[in-house]
Amino acid sequence: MRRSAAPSQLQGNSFKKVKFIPPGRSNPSPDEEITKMSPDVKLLQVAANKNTFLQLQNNTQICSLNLPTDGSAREINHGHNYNGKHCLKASVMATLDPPHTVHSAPKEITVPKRQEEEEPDSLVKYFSVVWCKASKKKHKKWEGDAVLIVKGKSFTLKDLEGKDIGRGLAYKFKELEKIEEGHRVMIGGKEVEVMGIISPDDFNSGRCFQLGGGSLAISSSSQAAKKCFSNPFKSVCKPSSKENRPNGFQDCKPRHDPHAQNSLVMSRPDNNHQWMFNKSCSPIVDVVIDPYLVYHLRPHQKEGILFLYECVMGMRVNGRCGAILADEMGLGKTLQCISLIWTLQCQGPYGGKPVIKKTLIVTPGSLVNNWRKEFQKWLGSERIKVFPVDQDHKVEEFIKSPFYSVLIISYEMLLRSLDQIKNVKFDLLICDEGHRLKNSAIKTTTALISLSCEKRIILTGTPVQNDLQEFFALIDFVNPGILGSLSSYRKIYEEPIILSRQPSASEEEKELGEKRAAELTCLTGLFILRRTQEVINKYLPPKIENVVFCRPGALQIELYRKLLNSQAVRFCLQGLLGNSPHLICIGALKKLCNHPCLLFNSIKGKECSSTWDENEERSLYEGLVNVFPADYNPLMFTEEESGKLQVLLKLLAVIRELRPTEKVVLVSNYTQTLNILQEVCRRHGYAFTRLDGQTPVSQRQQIVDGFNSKYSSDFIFLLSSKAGGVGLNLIGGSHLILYDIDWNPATDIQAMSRLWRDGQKHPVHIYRLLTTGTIEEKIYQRQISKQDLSGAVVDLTKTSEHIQFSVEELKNLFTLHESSHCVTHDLLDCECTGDKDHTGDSLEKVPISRNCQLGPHHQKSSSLKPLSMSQLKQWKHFSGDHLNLTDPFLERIRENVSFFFQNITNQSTVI
Ligand SMILES: Nc1ncnc2c1ncn2[C@@H]1O[C@H](COP(=O)(O)OP(=O)(O)OP(=O)(O)O)[C@@H](O)[C@H]1O
Ligand SMILES: [Mg+2]
Repeated sequence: MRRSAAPSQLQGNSFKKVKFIPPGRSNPSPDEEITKMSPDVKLLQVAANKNTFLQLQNNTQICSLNLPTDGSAREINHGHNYNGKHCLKASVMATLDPPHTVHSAPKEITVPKRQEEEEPDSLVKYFSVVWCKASKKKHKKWEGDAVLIVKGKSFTLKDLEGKDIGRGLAYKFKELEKIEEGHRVMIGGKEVEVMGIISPDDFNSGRCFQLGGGSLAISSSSQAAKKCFSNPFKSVCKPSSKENRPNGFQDCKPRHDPHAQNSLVMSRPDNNHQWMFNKSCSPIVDVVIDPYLVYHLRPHQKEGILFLYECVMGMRVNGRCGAILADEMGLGKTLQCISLIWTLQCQGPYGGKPVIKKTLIVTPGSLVNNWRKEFQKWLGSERIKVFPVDQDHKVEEFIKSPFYSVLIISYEMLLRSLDQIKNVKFDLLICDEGHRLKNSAIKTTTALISLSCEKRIILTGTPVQNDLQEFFALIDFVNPGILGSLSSYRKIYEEPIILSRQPSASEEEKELGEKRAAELTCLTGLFILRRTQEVINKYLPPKIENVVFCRPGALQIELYRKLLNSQAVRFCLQGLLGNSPHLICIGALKKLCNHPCLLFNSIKGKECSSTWDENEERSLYEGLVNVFPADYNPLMFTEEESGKLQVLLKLLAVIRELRPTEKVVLVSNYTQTLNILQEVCRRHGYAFTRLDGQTPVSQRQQIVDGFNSKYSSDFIFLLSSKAGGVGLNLIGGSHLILYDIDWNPATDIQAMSRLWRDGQKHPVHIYRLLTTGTIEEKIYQRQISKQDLSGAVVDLTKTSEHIQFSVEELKNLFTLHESSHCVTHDLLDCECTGDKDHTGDSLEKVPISRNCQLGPHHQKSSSLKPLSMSQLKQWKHFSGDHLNLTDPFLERIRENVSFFFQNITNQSTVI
């Protein structure tokens, strides 16, 4: 029989099929001593076998399937051990078994007429097989690899995409017991030859299927290894022996001293890597990070650079050069990338030859200049020439000039200049805020995929594992094909994982789902790194967060009542109208909370309209205008009309008085509200600057720089949270006031992270203003209590339109609690009356964070996840009437405040 047709046999059949080797590990080369592991490697191997990979990853440790070679991953004397770098799995070891015996007579196994023999339920066996259609031909052609599952008397045959391609029932139980390597059996019209036994663990984890898609990850290096099996001595480089060194490399020295104190030295390539990439047998030279940079790097950044280096060099997953750096916001992903670019542009492990020439950085428009500035900040203007594309600097200029090595471009501009960019050979591609590539159908993703660059890095501040399809898109972008095709990924990972999470899942389904999730995490964890903000907390000043419940003004209350009695709201509560009228009602209530004049403008705007939709809106506003004074002029609004505005003004005044040199970032989700706040600044003579959706991208960095500068006279930065808050550094401000609330906690978290980040010199005060008893409190409660928003935590695109409300929930939303000081506190089931400082005593331990959300404990990282109700209870809280407020800022605003919550992080940090 001809065996060469089966995919697993394509590379010759002198040996029986080599068992599956996950990416990152290739066949051992002859001189590689796989049995000699260092003790810590062994420890990690045990850990990995117990599926503790998730925890390892969470502890900011990095896992690699590569075996250490002498001198690999050395970080000399910088004082931070790079623990957990090597994670090995026992199953990873390739084994070469003796040639199998081919049995000549396949036995047809047929459906039994009587099932007399008892079958033990527990007996499930798994085999790797090759199959073909049954025929009497002498020279058969195997059609594919498959997995045979024998359970009791039944057989299932699955292809390597996980699809069932055959089923059958055994004739005799004894036949099953006899099945072993080399046997041939007939199943449902297919002839099957057993190639080997698969362990239950390999089946459950899905590893046995990876021969198809996943094997791509090892193919190149296995081929390299195979070459050396055929003639092990011919191609072995001995870089250390003088005669092997090509001329010109004799004096190859590292660019920086690897033995100097605090030096940061990259991993040396192992033998496989050398076989693949050091064809000219150049001497191995240490790649050492520029000490100028190392001096500034935080420990987690050193680890991050090492991780990125290993990824893009193809050292973590052989032949794969992609990485996802998903550190939380503010951890300095930019600096880590800059260090990598600078290193690879000047150095390389083979003869010191630089690894890259040109780098492409794609980033949101508002951050193009931030990247330029960060290059300048860390490397000055002489070392690297970067070319940020803007209106005055076109891609053509970059292409013509040999001068520049780094092109920084926005996603929008990339699409416009794709044809030109395709003509440039980029060696490294970095996609900042790259979670937008989670949709493989969008133009940006297809454009970037079309670039031939192999070394790809995605930077994102948000976890990437919430949605398994989006996860696939990101993984497939950085390391194309590593998870196989989308259809096989669905069968092997997505379906079992999702099934296992259904309440109705059987124990077996749960176990399978969990194992597949663990395997997926292990595989992808090799090139995804995420650290939480805790790693930099110690470098940051204290953060004082306050939730401030502001009493609504008399006009607000009257209008609110009237709105709730409107026909439109009544219809919503009866579930009568299908055209999402609740969104219009919610919008009107939110406007009213910000300021009644916003509602007035909407009423006036709709008075003369006639379309059906607007009629609906008109029914909401009916009779409202009569509540306003007859001569009401929205341009002449007063501050007393809005409870929050009164609090805001007092807050600004006290900040000015007590901290005259400090600045405020004032955030709203609405441009119209920003207009009001801007007018207030003008009235009170507060110098301000503003960034919203209308601000041209080219001006954004200038505005940010102006505000951050110590010479700036601006007191207030008016920021639209949805218009490009992502990635900005606003460390010039130390007070953040969130004037209104969004359904999506991620929006607020993003805004908060702009100030409390590296470089901040002052304690950061955050004030979230909510109107007591109104819809704002309800939105806040929903933010902190609803599990179903967990997806929204990381997805800034989720808005209220994506939220489904039951009639019950709408009833709750459309209720005004006039007599409560704080409905949120009432819900906490706290015994205190709010008349003195109170902190809930039943301290519930916050679970230790696990970054991976594929496992059964679906959790978010601890530092940036939205607060839960029980956590809020641990915050200090007190009513506005409380006598001794120690916080001078709160003391000054309490007249208009019914309740406070306060939490201080890093109280003891001395800066
Ligand atoms: N080692 C360091 N020492 C001092 N400042 C640093 C260091 N690393 C980074 N920073 C500064 O911290 C700020 C945040 O860094 P950066 O913008 O790279 O964060 P990020 O991880 O990209 O966050 P985001 O997800 O919000 O974009 C920048 O001003 C940067 O210059
Ligand atoms: Mg960033």
